[in-house]
Amino acid sequence: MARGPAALLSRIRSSKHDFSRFRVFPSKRCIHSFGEWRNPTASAFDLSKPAFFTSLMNLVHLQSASGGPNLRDFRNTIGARHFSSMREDGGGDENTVPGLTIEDGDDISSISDSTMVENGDEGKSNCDSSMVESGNSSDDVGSGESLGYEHVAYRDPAELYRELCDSQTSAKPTKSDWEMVSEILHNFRKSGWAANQALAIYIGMSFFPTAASKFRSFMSKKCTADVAKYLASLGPGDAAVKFLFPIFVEFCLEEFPDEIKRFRSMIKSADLTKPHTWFPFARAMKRKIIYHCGPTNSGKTYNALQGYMEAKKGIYCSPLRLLAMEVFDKVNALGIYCSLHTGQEKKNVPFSNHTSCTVEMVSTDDIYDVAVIDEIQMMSDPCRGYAWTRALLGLKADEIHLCGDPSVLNVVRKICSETGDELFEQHYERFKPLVVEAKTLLGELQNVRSGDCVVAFSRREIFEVKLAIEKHTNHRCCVIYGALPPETRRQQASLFNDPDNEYDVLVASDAVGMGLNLNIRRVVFYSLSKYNGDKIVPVPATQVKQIAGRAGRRGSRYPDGLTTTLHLDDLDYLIECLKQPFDDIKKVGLFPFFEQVELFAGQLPDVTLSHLLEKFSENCRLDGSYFLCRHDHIKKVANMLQKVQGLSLEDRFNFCFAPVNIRDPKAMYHLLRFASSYSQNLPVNIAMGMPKGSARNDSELLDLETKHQVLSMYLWLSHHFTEETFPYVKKAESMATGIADLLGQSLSKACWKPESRQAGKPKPQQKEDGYERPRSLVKLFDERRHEKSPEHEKFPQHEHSEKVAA
Ligand SMILES: Nc1ncnc2c1ncn2[C@@H]1O[C@H](COP(=O)(O)OP(=O)(O)OP(=O)(O)O)[C@@H](O)[C@H]1O
Ligand SMILES: [Mg+2]
Repeated sequence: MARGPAALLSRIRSSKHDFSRFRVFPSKRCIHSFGEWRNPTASAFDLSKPAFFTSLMNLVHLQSASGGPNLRDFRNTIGARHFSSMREDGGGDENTVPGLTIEDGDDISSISDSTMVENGDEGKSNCDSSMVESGNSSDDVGSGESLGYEHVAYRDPAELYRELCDSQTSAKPTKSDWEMVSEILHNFRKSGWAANQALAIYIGMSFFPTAASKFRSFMSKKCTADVAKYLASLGPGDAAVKFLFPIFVEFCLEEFPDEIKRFRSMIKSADLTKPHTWFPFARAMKRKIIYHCGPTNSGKTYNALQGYMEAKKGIYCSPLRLLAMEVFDKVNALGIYCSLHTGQEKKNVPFSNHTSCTVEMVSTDDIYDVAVIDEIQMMSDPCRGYAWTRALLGLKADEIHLCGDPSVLNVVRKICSETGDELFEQHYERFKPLVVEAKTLLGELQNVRSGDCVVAFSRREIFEVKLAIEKHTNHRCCVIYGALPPETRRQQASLFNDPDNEYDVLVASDAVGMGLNLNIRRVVFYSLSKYNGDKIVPVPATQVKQIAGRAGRRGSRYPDGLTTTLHLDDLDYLIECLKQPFDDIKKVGLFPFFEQVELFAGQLPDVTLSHLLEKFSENCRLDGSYFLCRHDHIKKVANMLQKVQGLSLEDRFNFCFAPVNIRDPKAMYHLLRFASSYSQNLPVNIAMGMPKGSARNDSELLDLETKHQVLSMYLWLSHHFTEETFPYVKKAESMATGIADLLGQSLSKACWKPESRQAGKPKPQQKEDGYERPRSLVKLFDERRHEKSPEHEKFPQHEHSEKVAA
């Protein structure tokens, strides 16, 4: 895109901003100085942001030599426009820069001088008594002010500021006027509008109160009688704040050049705007995007894979390891050589031109003919969304097939218009409609039937259900949940799919919601509430749909899908979820690359990685279609690894992405150990024995799960660092396979009550000889919500549900 004042001016002219209400249109000269005044990067000229126009118009204002009698209206017009647009946005432009926490040495007390008004909050009437001309009556104006004070409204703020600076000899305000000015300055310091607008000149949110206090101090010494009188005539409202703002801008530019420079560099280095420009090679390509859009079980992935398999060189990006493995097997079985690439596993098939990978692992360096990005709606996932966004923006492929529900269709359209890619949409319907069974299971697990998949949202519930079904019926259950290795999940899935054995019921968590092709006749929701990491909440409708959609897959034994709930209480919520249209997602996830974090670290040397990420999220700039992905998990690992000396920032960053259950102290301990050995340049040992046999109770089962996760972490690290530092890959692989087998065996005979990984948490009610599911938490949630007391006091703390993760 063309740069420079002329180009910017033409962009402004063609922007959707309505200038017709303004007397002054920004001139080329103005634009030119704006470029110098602002950081002259592309991001500083973001026409979508109100702050851009406000700061630009302030400059127009500053530069208009003859303001004319309507200048005040002009100023107010700008103010009103932006004030209302900010209010519509919920109190501030979310795309502008959030506040910067004051660093040591920058706070009010450390930079205050003796004349500065301290404790600006309280000191409303704190004025320099020397400046008040006690003899002046309120009608008096300063010498030579025969025109009255109204002319102040039309003054050029830059000139006015200079005059205030040189105002030693000017007439001083009266006491009553000064009291009003003092109140206005107090309001100015508290004004969210002013703080937000100040970002346009790189006065950070947290520095703003300091700057405003200094400004107040300046005004207390320099304010002239006519300015005070004019401000008093405006009163303590928004108009006075808006009048003062351009003068404040002048003041800041002169007083705080270092702070402005520092904040500007910080913002520049935390700039996540225009992410499509991060991939210039992909932008140079003419890409064709095909969006396979439809509900579950409508043939999206099947159709996308046809194009992939026909291509000379193709890549399939999966949301799960399990699905990547499934495609790897399927494609190889059809005689097309295909490699597998997941965080934990690299199977390079000789002569293969096709790869099946997890979306996090996809390379944006290689060039492909056809790429498939499955479950594209995961772009909006709060934690993992960035991986899908990166794949869509960065893949160098002539043709990219996206498979997903319609929720991100509009965002994808917008992104394609930005990237210049050609978008084709193919809409699908479900092969057979999903039918809700209104009868439910009437609260009795004895009513399960062959081909049922009972869905529960915690490991504890899954084992309770399995135990109860196997105790009270003749059915045998397979189980699938997130903490199980993909190999074990697969083994359980094939056990369930095989009609020639006694395993005819599946008990699963939401880990079953994506990808697996299972012979499910009916999905039965054991409950419709889950622990979201903080409290028990109803399962979101999108997830309910995705899981229910597992019933009745085309080509399976049960092509007609049914769904219901265990309890009648939950049925309405199920129907409500299924009836709900797909969300229209407005924002998708982003996360900085290491290089971006490294650049930012240059601004804040000597802070911990966790602190650095926190600062990054406070200061980063994002365009309207993006959000910064949650990274609490990464920060938690970063905090733990802080005590490990000798890790470079990059190593630290990479260790933080290792797949670890942060709630499992044993797994965290092993990660710490791996990082410590690595930092000392020692070969990293597995240092963990192979279990003797399958689990005999739940704590042994938990131990097997943890052990497998530790091995999986070791393998992941070995692929992200060098094999010299993680030399026991073969051993880790064989141990992982052995443990996955033991887990499978353990699950087949599991008939014990589940234990909690986190001791001490209250457990759901249980009957001595069986199960008793808590009453419908959805209902309970609704009832309690109306009682308006804090949620955590109302609900029993369940164990977390398993994360659906690659
Ligand atoms: N044209 C077809 N011929 C034969 N089988 C098909 C065809 N289309 C889809 N299938 C089969 O139907 C099942 C569901 O298809 P697919 O996995 O593509 O659905 P989907 O829309 O991607 O579902 P989900 O959203 O759950 O991933 C699969 O087992 C697939 O092999
Ligand atoms: Mg699919």
